[in-house]
Amino acid sequence: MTKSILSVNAGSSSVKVNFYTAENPPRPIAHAEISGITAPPPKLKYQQGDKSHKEEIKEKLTTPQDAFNYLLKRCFEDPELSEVTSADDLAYICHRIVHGGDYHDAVEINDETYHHLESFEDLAPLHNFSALEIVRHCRAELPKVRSITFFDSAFHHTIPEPVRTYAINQEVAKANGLRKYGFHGISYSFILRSVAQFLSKPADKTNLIVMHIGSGASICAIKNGESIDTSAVQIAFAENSTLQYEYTNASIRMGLTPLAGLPGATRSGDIDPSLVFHYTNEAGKLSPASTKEMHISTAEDILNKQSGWKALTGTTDFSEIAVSDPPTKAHKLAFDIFVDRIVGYIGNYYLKLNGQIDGVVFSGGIGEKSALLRKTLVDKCQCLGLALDDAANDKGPEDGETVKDLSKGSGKGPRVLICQTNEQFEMAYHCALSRC
Ligand SMILES: Nc1ncnc2c1ncn2[C@@H]1O[C@H](COP(=O)(O)OP(=O)(O)O)[C@@H](O)[C@H]1O
Ligand SMILES: CC(=O)OP(=O)(O)O
Ligand SMILES: [Mg+2]
Repeated sequence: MTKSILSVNAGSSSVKVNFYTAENPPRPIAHAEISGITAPPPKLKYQQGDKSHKEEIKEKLTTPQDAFNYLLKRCFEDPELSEVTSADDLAYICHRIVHGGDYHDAVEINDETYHHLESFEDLAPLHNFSALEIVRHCRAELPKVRSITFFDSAFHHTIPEPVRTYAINQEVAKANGLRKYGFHGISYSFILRSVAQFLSKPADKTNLIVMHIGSGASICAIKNGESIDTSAVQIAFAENSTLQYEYTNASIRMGLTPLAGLPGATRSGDIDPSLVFHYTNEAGKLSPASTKEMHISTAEDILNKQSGWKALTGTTDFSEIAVSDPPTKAHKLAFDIFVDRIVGYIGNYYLKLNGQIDGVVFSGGIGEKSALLRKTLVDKCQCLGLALDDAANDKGPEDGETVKDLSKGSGKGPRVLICQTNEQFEMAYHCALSRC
């Protein structure tokens, strides 16, 4: 029997796993995901062939690692999922790692690559640590299966120097890897391929403004198939950072979190960098949320985990915020903040792309599901020639409809599109392309 590829996507509020046949191109076998990890109770969605099933989970799953273990056990034990009953049925495990430092391509995990990734895992506190916990688990429990890591940041290696460089001392910047990196690149790669195909254009001649808006949100300007700018930023990657501070015998690196750009479920997005020192004079201290393995400053904890929708409204679930009749003023404010920030980036990227765009694309949990957010944004961008077919927008995409056109009329002007992104497929696709 053909072996399988398991793709794992540990996001900030969800863990998604997909099984595919290890052949080129890979064929889907099953999909399982747990969402709402930050807004309990967690919810399971399970899909296999025509069967789809949703349930609330009773067990306490508070971390992506818990969710991964639960999903793997559940899939291996499902008598109807005969293709994958144990690790023996797996050829590869593809892991989404948000921050890949200077890696431009996927890498196979061995002692060297694993330790290299481990050296900067506490620099993306909501992501790299959890993803590497899952890699660690796989190395220990499924040692015969080859693990391949794919990086969000890799897609953005084309960002030009003036865009990725901060106006700070360049010796310090270079020594500490202080530059713009960028996220959601696996998703942007899937979206570019899918949208170019949908528009019948070669990917390397396609210009897009793409929003990946989920629990973490970013926006990307794609010119001739390459990322030329993105809002979500990991500012640093430093193995031997000179910016080390000693606190109660623990050393941490400062200011190294994926915060910039759009706000998210628990993240602040763009702020004046000095704000946090006015917020608390404890900002530079080690946060009580730190563990032996992961060190996080109070500043990082506040801006990564205690901000965003949660701080403004008490919920991390944007479906409670994006409603026509918001329950509180705070919900309305959170919605308006999000709209304001996204519109600012669309205007910025429209100029950077010289007004030559094939389309504006909505993706990610919020982008794919919130008709209200799409309508509000497109209405605000009418001056760029965007126009929405309200009925198509309200209906949204069908299951399995990768790209849906929401544009009004078939005429000129940029298309307004939804792309149901699939980071798990993108990883399996590239894994199979180069290895099967
Ligand atoms: N109908 C909806 N309207 C608005 N937001 C939604 C809707 N359904 C889900 N969401 C939001 O999508 C987000 C999850 O996005 P997703 O991209 O799947 O997750 P992650 O960021 O963990 O990868 C959550 O904030 C959730 O509230
Ligand atoms: C980078 C990031 O925020 O990822 P996610 O949206 O999957 O949490
Ligand atoms: Mg995600």
